[in-house]
Parts: sequence; C-alpha cells; structure tokens
Amino acid sequence: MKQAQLTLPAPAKLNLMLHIVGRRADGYHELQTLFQFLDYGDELGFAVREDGEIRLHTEIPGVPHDSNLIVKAARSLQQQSGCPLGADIWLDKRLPMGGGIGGGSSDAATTLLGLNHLWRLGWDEDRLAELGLALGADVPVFVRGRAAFAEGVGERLQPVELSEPWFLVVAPQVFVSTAEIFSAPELTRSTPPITVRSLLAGGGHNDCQPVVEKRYPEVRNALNLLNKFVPAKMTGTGACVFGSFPNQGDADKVARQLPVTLPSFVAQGRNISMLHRRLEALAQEANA
Ligand SMILES: C[C@](O)(CO)[C@H](O)COP(=O)(O)OP(=O)(O)OC[C@H]1O[C@@H](n2ccc(N)nc2=O)[C@H](O)[C@@H]1O
Ligand SMILES: Nc1ncnc2c1ncn2[C@@H]1O[C@H](COP(=O)(O)OP(=O)(O)OP(=O)(O)O)[C@@H](O)[C@H]1O
Repeated sequence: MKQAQLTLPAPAKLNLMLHIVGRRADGYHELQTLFQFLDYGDELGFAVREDGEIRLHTEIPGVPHDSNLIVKAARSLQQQSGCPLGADIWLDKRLPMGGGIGGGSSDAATTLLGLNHLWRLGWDEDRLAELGLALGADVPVFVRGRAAFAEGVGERLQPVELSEPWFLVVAPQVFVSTAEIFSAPELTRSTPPITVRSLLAGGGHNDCQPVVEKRYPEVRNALNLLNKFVPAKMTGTGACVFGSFPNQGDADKVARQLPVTLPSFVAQGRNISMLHRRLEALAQEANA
C-alpha cells in the first residue's frame, strides 16, 4: 500500500430484507431488497501505471488473479474507455468472503470509481453503474453509494433515508454459495411485491434465510445465539447474520458475550457509503 497514490474504502452492505417476487426467463431472480452500507470494509490502494498493465499485488487464497473482481473491473473500464493507462492495486481484505455483505462487489465498485478518478475519465455514475452490473448484481448500489430499495435483479434503485443504527454482524465460518441458494427447489419465489412505503413503515424478511438455515447448521446456530439478545436476520444469501442496536455500546456488549470462535464486528449503518464520503472530501480538497 505504501506506493499507492490513492487509498479508498470498499464498505460492506447489509440486505435489511430480501423478498423474491419472481424469476426471469434467464433464471435470474426478481428481488425486492433494502440495502444499507456499513462503516466497515476492505481498503484498496491504487497507483497509475504508464505501461497499461493491470496488476493486483495482493492475493486472495482461492481466487486467481484474473478472476478477481478488482482485476475484472479495472480491465473492463480500461477496455470500454480506451484508456492507455494501467494500474497497480493493493487490497487490505477485511470482509469475510461469501458472507452476503458484498465484499467482492464493493471491491469492484471501488476499483471503478478509483480508476475513473485516477485515469481522469470523467465517466458519470450511470455509465459506471451499467458497466458494474455486468460484473455482479450488487455492484451498481456500491457505485451509487446511497442506501436504496432495489428491484429487478438489484439494478433498479430508489434511494431511501433510513435510520442509522449500529449493527453487530456475526460471520459463521462457512461459505454459502449464492448460486446454490438461488437454485434451491425449496426457495420461495412468489412473495407478493410490496411498496417501498409499506416496507419503510416496518417489516420485511429474507426469503433465502429458511433455505440457508436448513442447509447450514452454522448459520442456524448463529441466528439462535444472536436471537437471545436481539431479533436477528441473515443478509443476502448468507452466511452473515446481524442484529441492530441504538448505540455502539449496546452492540459491543453483546459482541463480548459471543464465543471467541465466532468472528463478529460492530459497525454503524450509513445511508451514504464511506467511499462516497471519502470521494466527496477529496473533491473538496481539490477545490480548496
Ligand atoms: C443476493 C444478493 O447479494 C442481494 O444483494 C445479490 O442479488 C447477489 O449478487 P451477486 O453475489 O453479485 O450475484 P451474481 O454474481 O450476480 O450471481 C451469482 C448467481 O446467483 C444467481 N442469482 C443472482 C442474483 C439474482 N437476482 N438471481 C439469481 O438467480 C445466479 O445463478 C447467478 O449466477
Ligand atoms: N475481490 C474479491 N473479494 C472477494 N471475493 C471475490 C473477489 N473477487 C472475486 N471474488 C469471488 O467472489 C466470491 C463471492 O465473494 P463475496 O465475498 O463478494 O460474496 P458475498 O459476500 O456472498 O457477496 P454478495 O453479498 O454479493 O452475495 C468469492 O468466493 C470469490 O471467489
């Protein structure tokens, strides 16, 4: 990271609810979900290369260099913009993988915004979000950086103002494959659509949760444990589960009572992602 010209966060997200309202002809599921960001995430460092190479210097075990969403995002932006520049990229990975908190998608979005800035491409959010959608269903919300009610496969986003409680997020030590859960025969795919207004009045559940709870005892156990203190829910297709608290102290107190074998973190829910707050601060510094 020492050589980085620019370091930017890649925050986690929570799906505060996730309803499956249908299935498209291509097999993808039509969702209704509420996204909020957490002030907790990975960190990426970027430096421009004049030779056009894209090089990620941090290896993620089990993810080959060219399959990393960071490298895919950088290459696709480079190709579509015709930019002759390349980049050295470093990653400080803090988010559990396959946790339903969007680590890979957030890394991809941070890469798109970071390189758009460093390469001085001047692409707007719409164009970056469209490019991001081809990398993953969750990338557009991270590109836009606003808490949102999402429909379609997650690309139709309506910004929302939510309360910003503190969350305790527990990460059961198990990898849940998104594709496996979406292809489960027992998954409910016909929850009646709701309006954002009725949703904000309270409620909402996660249709993936019963499927994951049944197949992964680790997730079931984590939900049971957290439910002793606070109503607990699963995010995305799992494996992470969460509960909300009015302040950090209350969340920390419960975190201290969890078994040490169960990793967890405490972070505040935010309506503007920390990536966008950082980019805004950079823009203000540049104008000062
Ligand atoms: C569950 C969520 O995390 C909610 O935020 C996302 O919708 C999943 O987003 P993601 O991890 O970026 O998922 P992708 O990499 O796009 O898709 C992984 C696989 O899950 C299935 N999939 C995904 C999203 C969706 N709306 N319907 C699906 O059926 C598809 O089989 C796909 O091949
Ligand atoms: N930079 C990256 N960070 C994490 N995973 C990556 C990355 N690049 C590629 N991947 C691949 O993507 C898979 C899922 O990653 P991720 O951690 O984003 O899942 P997730 O938290 O379940 O996401 P979502 O909430 O979008 O379903 C990983 O198992 C890994 O193979």
